[in-house]
Amino acid sequence: MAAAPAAAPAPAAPAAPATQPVAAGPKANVVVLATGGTIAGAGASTINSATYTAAKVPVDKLLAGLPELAQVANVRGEQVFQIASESFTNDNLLALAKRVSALSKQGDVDGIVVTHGTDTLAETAYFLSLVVHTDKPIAVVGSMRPGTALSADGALNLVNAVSVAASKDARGKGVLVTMNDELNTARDVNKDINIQTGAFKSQWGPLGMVVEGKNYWFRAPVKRHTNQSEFNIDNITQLPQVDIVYAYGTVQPTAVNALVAGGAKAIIHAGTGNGSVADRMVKPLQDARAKGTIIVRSSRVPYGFVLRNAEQPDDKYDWVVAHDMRPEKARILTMLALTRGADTKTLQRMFWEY
Ligand SMILES: NC(=O)C[C@H](N)C(=O)O
Repeated sequence: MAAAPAAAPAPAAPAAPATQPVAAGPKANVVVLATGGTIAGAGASTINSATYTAAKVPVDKLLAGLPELAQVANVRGEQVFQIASESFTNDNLLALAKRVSALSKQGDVDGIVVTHGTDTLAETAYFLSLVVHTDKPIAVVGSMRPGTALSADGALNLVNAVSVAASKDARGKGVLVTMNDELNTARDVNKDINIQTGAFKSQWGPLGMVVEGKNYWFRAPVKRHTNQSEFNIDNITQLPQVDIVYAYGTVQPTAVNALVAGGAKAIIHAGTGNGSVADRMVKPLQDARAKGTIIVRSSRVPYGFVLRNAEQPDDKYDWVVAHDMRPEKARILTMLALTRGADTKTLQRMFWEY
């Protein structure tokens, strides 16, 4: 490396980095809303990292086991549910979002953490990011191993989530998923690995990292969320029936026909490749559309995005494409769109914007 010239002027003081630590001052008030999952799980022995019962440990016990939290914020817990996240229902989504919304309006609450099972965590986080109107930080977190296991990940994940919820620089960034030291936006993140602690990935990359109670930001979300959203949980009392049909070689229309008969208002087709649809499925899906069911073309392939009028003539069939949304998250946005009476054109616009 070349030496700097001897007469070089002293460099100007560097600008303050965008990743300032949490300002010292009065501690923030953070509420932890607990819903269950593995972060509240317990196994028979320390070796049980995958064999255990989820949703066992009450939130007060979780918080009491983490004296580190007191250094980060004034923390209190509420047990909203005690369930494994694969058993979440639409009613659970509504009840949780209403509680988050109510707390976010309280002057004595600076940030909110939701503890959640990891299996459907990304769906709930996306739902919250679409319906809660606030600029206060909301961190959704879980764990891949129960607290009883060796190298359990829940403790640090929870401390990180609380510190993110307590931090001023996380304001306005929407709902964040704070697993494995990463800051991911609810919209982009998905559970991509079913048995490792680094399970949550965003196709477009994390926003940053949280390390030792400080946030380090590298990107910001560009899609509409929270305060910019046209959906508001305060006006939603029910979610419509929207279901998913999974595509595979040799697939038959049985599921589509059953779902239409069962009252599905929209069907998310988790297609092969770039949202491709088997020849024998096209007519049943067209028939479903003719009966009023909205058809959304997504892909079972986790990365990439579905293009409109590629693979299928969406304009001609009046179908919608899910852009880069996984089928299960496309379902969340479609349910919310239908609460506002969205037609296919409006729903397509929403898939580009959210
Ligand atoms: N790691 C986990 O939390 C998985 C668990 N089945 C759940 O989603 O509740």
